[in-house]
Amino acid sequence: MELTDKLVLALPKGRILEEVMPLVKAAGIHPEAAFDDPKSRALQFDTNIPNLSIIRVRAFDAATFVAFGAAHLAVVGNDVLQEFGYSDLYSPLDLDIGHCRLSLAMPEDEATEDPREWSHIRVATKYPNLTRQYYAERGVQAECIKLNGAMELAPQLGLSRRIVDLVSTGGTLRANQLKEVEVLTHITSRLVVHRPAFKTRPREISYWIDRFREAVQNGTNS
Ligand SMILES: Nc1ncnc2c1ncn2[C@@H]1O[C@H](COP(=O)(O)OP(=O)(O)OP(=O)(O)O)[C@@H](O)[C@H]1O
Ligand SMILES: O=P(O)(O)OC[C@H]1O[C@H](OP(=O)(O)OP(=O)(O)O)[C@H](O)[C@@H]1O
Repeated sequence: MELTDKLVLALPKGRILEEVMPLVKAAGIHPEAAFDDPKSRALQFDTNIPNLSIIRVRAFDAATFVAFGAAHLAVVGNDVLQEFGYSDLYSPLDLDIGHCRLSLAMPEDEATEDPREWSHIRVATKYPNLTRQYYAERGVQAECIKLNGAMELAPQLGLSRRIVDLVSTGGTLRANQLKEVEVLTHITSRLVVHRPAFKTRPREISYWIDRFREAVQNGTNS
C-alpha cells in the first residue's frame, strides 16, 4: 500500500458521527459521496480538501490511530482519552458535543455504597483502567471485568453488583433497574492531534484546529 503525506482525520463511526459532521462541514471539510452511502464498505474517504482524507473507525480506535501516528487528527471522547492515557495525544479543543458522564451504578434496590464493604470490589466496565484508578485512589483494589457494551446486564445476571458506564439521560440505567451512585468524570468529545505530527506539520495542523475552533464558536453563538 502506498503511503501518502495526506493528513488523515479519524472520525468515530458510532453515535458521535451525527453530532460531529455539522462541525466537520462548518470547518470546510466535505467528504466524497461514498461517505454517506450506507451500502459503501469503504473505510477511507477523499474530501474536497486535496491533502486531507477521512477514516471512519470505532470510537476507541480513533484514539489509537492518532496515538501511533497513523492518523493526524481525530474526534475522541475524553472517556477514551482518560482510559488509554496515550502520551502522544494532544487534545487542544473541546468540541462541546457528546456530553455525558462516566458513572458508577448499582441495582436500585440495594443500599448505597458503604466504603467499609470495599474489601473486594468487582466492576463490569468498558473502562477498566479508569475504574481501577478511581478505586485505587480510595485505597481499594478493584477487579474489573471488561465488557464492550450492555454493561447494564451485569448486575441482573450476577456478573457484578457494580458497573461503571456512560450515562446521558439515565434512561438505560432506569430501564435496567439501576441507580447512578457516583459520577467518576464528565465527558465531552475533543479534537485530538498526534503530538509529533503537530511538531513536524504545525502550520497545516494549526489551520485545522483553528477551523474547528471557529466552527464550535459559531455553533454556540447561533
Ligand atoms: N449516551 C451517550 N450520550 C452522549 N455521548 C455518549 C453516550 N454514549 C457514548 N458517548 C460518547 O460517544 C463515544 C462513542 O460511544 P460508544 O463507545 O458507545 O460507541 P458506539 O457509538 O456505541 O460505537 P462502537 O461501540 O461501535 O464503537 C463515547 O466514547 C463517548 O464519548
Ligand atoms: O443514559 P442514556 O441516555 O440511556 O445513555 C447511556 C447509554 O449510552 C451508551 O450506550 P450506547 O447507546 O452507545 O450503546 P452500547 O452499549 O452498545 O455502547 C452507554 O454505554 C449507555 O448504555
